[in-house]
Amino acid sequence: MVTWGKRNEELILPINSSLSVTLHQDQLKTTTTVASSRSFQEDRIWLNGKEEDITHPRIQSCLREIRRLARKRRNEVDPSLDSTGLSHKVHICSVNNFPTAAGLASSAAGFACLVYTLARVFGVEGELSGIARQGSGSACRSMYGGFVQWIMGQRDDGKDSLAQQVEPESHWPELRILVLVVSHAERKPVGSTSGMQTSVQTSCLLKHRATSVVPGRMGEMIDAIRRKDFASFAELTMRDSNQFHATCLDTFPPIFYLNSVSQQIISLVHRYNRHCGETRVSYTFDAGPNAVIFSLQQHVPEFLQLVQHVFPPETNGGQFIRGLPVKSTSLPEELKQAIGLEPISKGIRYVISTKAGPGPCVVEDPAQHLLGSDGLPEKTV
Ligand SMILES: Nc1ncnc2c1ncn2[C@@H]1O[C@H](COP(=O)(O)OP(=O)(O)OP(=O)(O)O)[C@@H](O)[C@H]1O
Ligand SMILES: C[C@@](O)(CCOP(=O)(O)OP(=O)(O)O)CC(=O)O
Repeated sequence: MVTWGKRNEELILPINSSLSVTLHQDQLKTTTTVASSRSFQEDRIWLNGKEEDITHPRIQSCLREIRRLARKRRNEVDPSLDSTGLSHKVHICSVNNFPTAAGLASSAAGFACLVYTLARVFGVEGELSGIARQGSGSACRSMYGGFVQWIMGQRDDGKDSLAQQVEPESHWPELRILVLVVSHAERKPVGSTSGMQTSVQTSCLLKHRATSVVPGRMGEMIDAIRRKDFASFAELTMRDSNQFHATCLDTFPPIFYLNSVSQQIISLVHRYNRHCGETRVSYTFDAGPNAVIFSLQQHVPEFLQLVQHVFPPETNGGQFIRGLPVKSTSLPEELKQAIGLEPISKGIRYVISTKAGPGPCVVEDPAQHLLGSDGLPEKTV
């Protein structure tokens, strides 16, 4: 269930609650190393091998809030202690193993990982989703594994706008998630932050969605997840995604995140479900043309064969299906006929096959740490 629109830009307070599934880190992950030292002159950050501007207001919010909590904790334990190196500057190094700023929720993974890692370094424990939220709204949900809701809250200071786990990642083991990375999805034309600002200012459909549609659907969605009722979960997911993109079209000037490949994927899903006589597959699209498909394990092989029939993989495009292995199967001729979609070449670049996963965790192996003993990025980053 999508978050779109804020009631407070600085604190990142949304106009509706939302819900997401945290994807498994074996397939999609951010890795972040934070080092703190008396010898560092200033806070610094490297992202995907390149030094970025640490004065970015959202990074500053996260650093400030973690340091504030660390100070509070020190004052409660022993004000004379500075065991957590509170006055020290930090060096932060982070890499995403998937495209950044391409509508694959890199800001969610990135800020959740950053806040979790900073909290470990500064010895801060407890509820941290309120801090991750101030990095990027969607990041608060990624502080937990499995099925997570972001309760919008009512307070002006945002203290009740927090994430809460609905069910852990082990709850629905048969659920599979396929990320269909479409071919022309590089950096998106309108970022989520500015896109939702324009929508709040201009779309009356967005207002209706936030006040009259999402509150009821959140309850239904949580109920469907708890009962592992795939058909209900799938329909709510598709309806919510469609309504979000309808609010984008209702924004003035309109915002288009879906492209013709996204539309073909939508058709394919509906035609397949209709042919099967039951809902076996669903889609949702974030602020970009890539599709996130939900299905149950037993239906994935056939659906992916169908995807490859409609979107024949490029011969030199590398491995088409990545991530969790998928059994191969043959596609009945009758199914191809019934779907009736002409193959479109170069539509989908690759598919990441994954499932629900845990929230942030510590990388124990020092060989995987991203900063060297000199506090600078390792050459391999
Ligand atoms: N690993 C990271 N550590 C810290 N910040 C990150 C990290 N990865 C991404 N970000 C921040 O998030 C920004 C990208 O966010 P943006 O919302 O544009 O794209 P996205 O999150 O990939 O897409 P969406 O949220 O719409 O799914 C980056 O420019 C950077 O500021
Ligand atoms: C379409 C979305 O992915 C938008 C996410 O927006 P962000 O959380 O990235 O926006 P900011 O809070 O401004 O950083 C929907 C969702 O993840 O719920």
